[in-house]
Amino acid sequence: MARTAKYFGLVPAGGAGRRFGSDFPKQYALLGATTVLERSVQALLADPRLEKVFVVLAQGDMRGAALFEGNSKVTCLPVAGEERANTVLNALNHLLNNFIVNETDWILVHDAARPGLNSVALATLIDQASEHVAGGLLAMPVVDTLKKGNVAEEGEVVAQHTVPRSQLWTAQTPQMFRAQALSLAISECLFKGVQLTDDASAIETMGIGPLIVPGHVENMKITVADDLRVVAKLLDLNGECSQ
Ligand SMILES: Nc1ccn([C@@H]2O[C@H](COP(=O)(O)OP(=O)(O)OP(=O)(O)O)[C@@H](O)[C@H]2O)c(=O)n1
Ligand SMILES: C[C@](O)(CO)[C@H](O)COP(=O)(O)O
Repeated sequence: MARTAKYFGLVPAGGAGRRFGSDFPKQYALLGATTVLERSVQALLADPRLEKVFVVLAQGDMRGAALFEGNSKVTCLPVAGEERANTVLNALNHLLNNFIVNETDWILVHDAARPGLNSVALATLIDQASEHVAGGLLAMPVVDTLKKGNVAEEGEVVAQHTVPRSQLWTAQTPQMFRAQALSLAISECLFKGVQLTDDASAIETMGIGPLIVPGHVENMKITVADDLRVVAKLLDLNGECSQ
């Protein structure tokens, strides 16, 4: 008799943070006295249903491992890959092949660069996506007018046309799927050369639509350097942040 499905966090933290532009990966920048990575992991562990969080690091990244030394709820896996999708897939396959997670366990993939996730949105995602055939993700409705831009000869970007926004959402994380289903979907996409920038798009290519659950503005992704200041303000840290 298979046991009841459990919930595990999977935090891809193997990126180089090129757009952030600092001399170390942005997941180690400080918000107050705590790293972006620690906050992103703590945000997942705020929900007691999370059994454990797996932090996926670049080979040889001892900084990440040191942050969670002695924390029984966090395990670091040094299996990050070339792209985010490879990192997620490598971790999933390690967990499945070593029977650490079951095929039908729920995996919540959450960017190390999203430290502002709140417990209400997380709980709502778990509550609702658990009841949906394909799992789900946090996302926010597009509220600005969207333009398709073209780079002109002089290098400037020129608006070509306006993209209807009524059915557009900006995806956040966590994105929550069954372990085996997500592994197979990502594998299939990578084999076919499908570019993946998130996990839900792999599931979508299998023809099943993940549930969209409302995210929130504080759950923004830290991508460029100024995002750190913005997130610090959003989290009411009086702008306390440092690279
Ligand atoms: N090969 C990769 C690339 C990204 N990530 C992780 O995926 C998340 C979202 O990726 P992104 O914001 O693009 O981070 P970076 O790839 O580090 O940033 P950049 O593209 O600017 O280099 C981050 O937590 C990042 O650490 C990862 O684990 N493995
Ligand atoms: C997964 C994600 O955060 C959803 O919006 C986004 O696709 C990550 O993109 P990145 O270029 O890897 O930061």
